[in-house]
This record gives sequence, C-alpha cells and structure tokens, in this order.
Amino acid sequence: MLTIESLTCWLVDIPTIRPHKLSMATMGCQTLTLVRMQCAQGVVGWGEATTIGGLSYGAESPEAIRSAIETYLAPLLRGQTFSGVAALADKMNASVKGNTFAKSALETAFLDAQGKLLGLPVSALLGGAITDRLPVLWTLASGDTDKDIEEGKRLLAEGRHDTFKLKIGARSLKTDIQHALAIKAALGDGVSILVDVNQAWDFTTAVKGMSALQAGGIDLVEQPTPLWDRQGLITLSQRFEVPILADEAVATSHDGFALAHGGFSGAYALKIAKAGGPAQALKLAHVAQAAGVALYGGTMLEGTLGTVASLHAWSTVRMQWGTEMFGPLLLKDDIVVTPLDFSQGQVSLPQGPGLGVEIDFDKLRYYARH
Ligand SMILES: O=C(O)C[C@H]1C=CC(=O)O1
Ligand SMILES: [Mn+2]
Repeated sequence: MLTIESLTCWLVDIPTIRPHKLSMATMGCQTLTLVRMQCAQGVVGWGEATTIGGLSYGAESPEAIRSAIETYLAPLLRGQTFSGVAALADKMNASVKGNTFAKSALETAFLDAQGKLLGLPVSALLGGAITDRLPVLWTLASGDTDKDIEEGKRLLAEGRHDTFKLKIGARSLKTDIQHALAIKAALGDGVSILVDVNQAWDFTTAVKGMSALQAGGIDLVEQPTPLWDRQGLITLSQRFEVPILADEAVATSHDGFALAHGGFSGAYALKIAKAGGPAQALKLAHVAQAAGVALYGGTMLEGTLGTVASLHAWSTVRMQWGTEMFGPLLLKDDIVVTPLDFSQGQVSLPQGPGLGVEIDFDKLRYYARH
C-alpha cells in the first residue's frame, strides 16, 4: 500500500546534440515534464512525460501535461492510498479523460516508489524481466543525406548501433526515396534500415513509396499514413511484403485490438506515454501477442527517467523488432547521476529497486524552467 502525500512538477529543457528532423517538426531542444511523488511510507517516486515538438506530434504539450497534473490529477490523488497501478489507473480514469502522457508520468512515479518500498525493480512489478539487455537502434535525422551517412558509419565503427531508423515524409516522395536508398547503399547490406514517415503520406503516395522502399531493401515502414486511416494501414499491411510498424495509430490496447481485428499484420510501437504508463502499455503488448502482431519498444525521445521506465516494461515481453530507446543519447545532458550503459547495439536495464535511477538535483535545478 502506498499513500500519495504530495506531487511536484518541473519542466526541464535540454538541448539536443544536433537538429533532429521529423516530418512535422525539427527539434533543437527537448522538454521533459518531471514529477516527484512523495509517499507517506517514506519513499519518493519519480516519473517523466515527454512529447516531441510542442503540440506538433501529440495532443498534450509539456505545459499542458504539467497543468493537468497540478490542476486536476494531484488534487485527485493527494491523501489517497493505492495497492498498485491498477487501482491508481482506475482512480485517474474515473475523473480524467485522455491525458495519457500526464498519467504515464504518475504511473511511473508510483511504480518507482512502490519498487523502492518493496526493494524490487519496476520490471518485477510488471511481470518480471526476461532479459537485462535490450537492442537499441539509432535514428539518423539530421535532414542531410551525407551527414546521416557519416553519422551512421561512425556509430557502426564505434559499435554503438547496428540498426538505423530514418525519418522521412517532410520532402517530396522522390527526394525521400533517394535519401533512404542512398543511406541503405552506403551503410551496406548487413545493416538494417527502417523508415518512419510519421503519417505524412496519403494512401496513394504510400502505395508508391512502399513499392520503392520494398524494392530497395528497407526492412520496415513505420506509420506511412495518417493515424485516423485505420483501413488504409490494414490494406497496406496486406498488400506489401515489407512489414508495417503502426505507431501513432496504436496508442492503447483498444487501438491494438481494433487494428488486429481488422486484419492488420506487422508490428506495434509501444510507448508508455501513448498508453498512460508502463503497465498500460503492456496491455497493448498483450493484445498484440494474442493477435500474433509483433512488438517494438518505442520512444517519445524521453530522457533517462522515461527511457528507463519504458525499458522495465519492455524487458517483460519479447520485442521482435527491438527498441529505439536512445533518447538520452540525443540530449546534450540529463538530470540523473549515472547515465545508462549503451554499447554493442544494446542498453542495460538498471538493477536497483524502483526504476534504479538517481536524480541529480543540481542538474534538475540548472535545466528547470523558472
Ligand atoms: O517514432 C516516432 O515517431 C518518434 C521518435 C522515435 C524515434 C525518433 O527519432 O523519433
Ligand atoms: Mn514513429
């Protein structure tokens, strides 16, 4: 049992190591919404909710996440006792619609506190880790083909990553295809290349684009069409051999059920923020498993806190397509004492109680918005 005594929120702005270009936004800075949950049992839990490009990716901005927590969720939860995340989600969902990013930060903080109280890692509260090293790809998204090739070659030589995702969709189809295939040719046949279109194509453009990407040896195409076009995604998944990864189209277990029921084949990108927390994201994972849809561990380019919360959840299921939990590597700095260990295309799951992450308060104060 955990009694929530108080909740504190910060907006933390951290610059990226280089501009990160997506079809809908170019990021030069990432804003982490951080939550500290003080519990009456003497433990403190930490959570993070992070989105991409203000309101250009999702319906919750960092400022709105903070406001939802401070104005609605904190007063609802303060003084309440919960036996676990199911009870916490039940309480939040009864009074607050949507706002899954805000709920994800709170579910994460609760799991961190509960793990610390029980002396267990968060993964143990979510079913138990089946691995302590998870594959991690890297996204090449400088916006410049030659720079991306240079970056990919360097990371391959360093042995840090062996799989790359490209962000396309902002430019013409022809330019995007040339870009993706030039990188594929430069990095070589042994290197797996995935592309993320972030909803930028309509159905007919997607048919042309997927034909070219499939012929060029691209291994996976992520969210080619708008999130509302469920039937389009299903049809594309049945028409092409190159698998489709559903991202924006699949947030919760309900979306996963509807897509699979409609005949979708391919994979789902799990993200704790889309679902409302690590435990909620696993509900989608379990629907996918039941439907024979593969899994991929997705990121909203979170800092270490949100990344580790995701890793604890992802460690409890088999990720056929690996993960993209490289968020901390895209940021110039972070607010934790010990950075994650990324090497050989993998990241290690922290082993301590709770999330297994310690906050660096000086850095938190330095980067926090005033
Ligand atoms: O998948 C997305 O749409 C968002 C994110 C994940 C990796 C990356 O570079 O951006
Ligand atoms: Mn995506």
